[in-house]
Amino acid sequence: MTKIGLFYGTQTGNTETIAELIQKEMGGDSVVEMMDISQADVEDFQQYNSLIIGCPTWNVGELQSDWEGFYDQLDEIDFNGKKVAYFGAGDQVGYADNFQDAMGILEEKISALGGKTVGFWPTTGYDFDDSKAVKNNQFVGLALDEDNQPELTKGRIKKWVSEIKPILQS
Ligand SMILES: Cc1cc2nc3c(=O)[nH]c(=O)nc-3n(C[C@H](O)[C@H](O)[C@H](O)COP(=O)(O)O)c2cc1C
Repeated sequence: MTKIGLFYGTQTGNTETIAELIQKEMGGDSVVEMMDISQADVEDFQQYNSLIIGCPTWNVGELQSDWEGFYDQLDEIDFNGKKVAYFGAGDQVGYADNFQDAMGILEEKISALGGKTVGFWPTTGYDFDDSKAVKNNQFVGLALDEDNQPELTKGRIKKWVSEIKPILQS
């Protein structure tokens, strides 16, 4: 069974809580190893063929600061042959023009470096105006909104994990 690396960044804790829920739903720490991006280095990424990447959007359309700090180091990672699933935390009401932008920024970069995106997610059930995380009318990963729709988070994670788990483990 392929071990999966989950790399996340967080400012106020939401993305870490979400990461823990995803890890649990995936089957625990024997299946998914979790790492805060502020503590990670390039070698940490190299050991996994399957990755889950989590980032909240901050400062109106920008990466969370630890991801911002790691962004240039992504260039040193060979993502060819790696499957990558993304999730993000955002606020579709307060930042309707930049909802989940960070997830889109990371997906674009990592795809350009050879990563294969898995786990697209429908935009139905959300109300926002613009997002860098939408491609072909779908989110490039799981969009979560702890500010406005916290009650939907657990169900969304359950459904998304049921879709990505067999792909990331194959
Ligand atoms: C100053 C500020 C700027 C934000 N900018 C955005 C944004 O541009 N887009 C978005 O979707 N959410 C934005 N958010 C919402 C956060 O992404 C959201 O609260 C998220 O759950 C925080 O995750 P964290 O606790 O893991 O840091 C912003 C929040 C604050 C306070």
